[in-house]
Amino acid sequence: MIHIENLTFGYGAGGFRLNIPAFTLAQSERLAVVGPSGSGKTTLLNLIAGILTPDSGQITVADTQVSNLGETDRRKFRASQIGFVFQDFALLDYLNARQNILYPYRITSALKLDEAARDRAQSLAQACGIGDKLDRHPTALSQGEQQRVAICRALVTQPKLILSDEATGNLDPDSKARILDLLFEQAAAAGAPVLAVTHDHELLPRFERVLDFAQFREGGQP
Ligand SMILES: Nc1ncnc2c1ncn2[C@@H]1O[C@H](COP(=O)(O)OP(=O)(O)OP(=O)(O)O)[C@@H](O)[C@H]1O
Repeated sequence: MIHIENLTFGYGAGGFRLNIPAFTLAQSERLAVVGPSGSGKTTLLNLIAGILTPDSGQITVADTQVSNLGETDRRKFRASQIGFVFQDFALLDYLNARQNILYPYRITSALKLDEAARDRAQSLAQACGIGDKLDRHPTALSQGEQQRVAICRALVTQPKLILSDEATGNLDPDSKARILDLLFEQAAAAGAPVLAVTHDHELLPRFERVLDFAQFREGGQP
């Protein structure tokens, strides 16, 4: 599903550099990515989602060579194919929770906002325990509630790939388990793999594979 070859990326001269000779994520696989703070985990997710572009190498997601897409196609690809739970949630304060969840439908014509999408938004919100808070704006929600909105937004499009950056970081242990169940359930229904960055070591047994990211620092040993 994801294939990476000879990927290099750097944040400008002298900045952090990432070097990934080879990486593969299989269809329907559930992979946890762990590693020290600052080792480049978020950077990798941003490269896979086409938010950042590599300096060299190839990133392929399903049949799309993400690294070759122009700006508009990358945005379309991201909105229609990828469910991304951002570490800082990336919610828009001027939209209420329902509008935030349905935001992907505003930004690309590749997705059609129909009754089924609205129903999915409602039932995901219900499953996440925020079904009665959909008219509130992010500033009137707790951190944990904002995180749930971000999770619903990532799942509402039935994405082909789920990228999650500390998706359960602000939740209590029971909620973490429930939200992870939901993430896996939705991924299984769509046949989508999950690539989840996490510092929650107690969640690791729930994943099929755990990748320690420290090895990908440039000069690191594979
Ligand atoms: N926009 C940017 N410009 C320059 N350097 C950056 C930028 N974003 C991140 N970095 C640097 O790149 C390195 C990797 O950052 P990244 O956020 O990918 O790490 P991470 O493993 O996800 O960390 P954490 O676990 O703390 O979220 C860090 O040293 C960070 O300071």
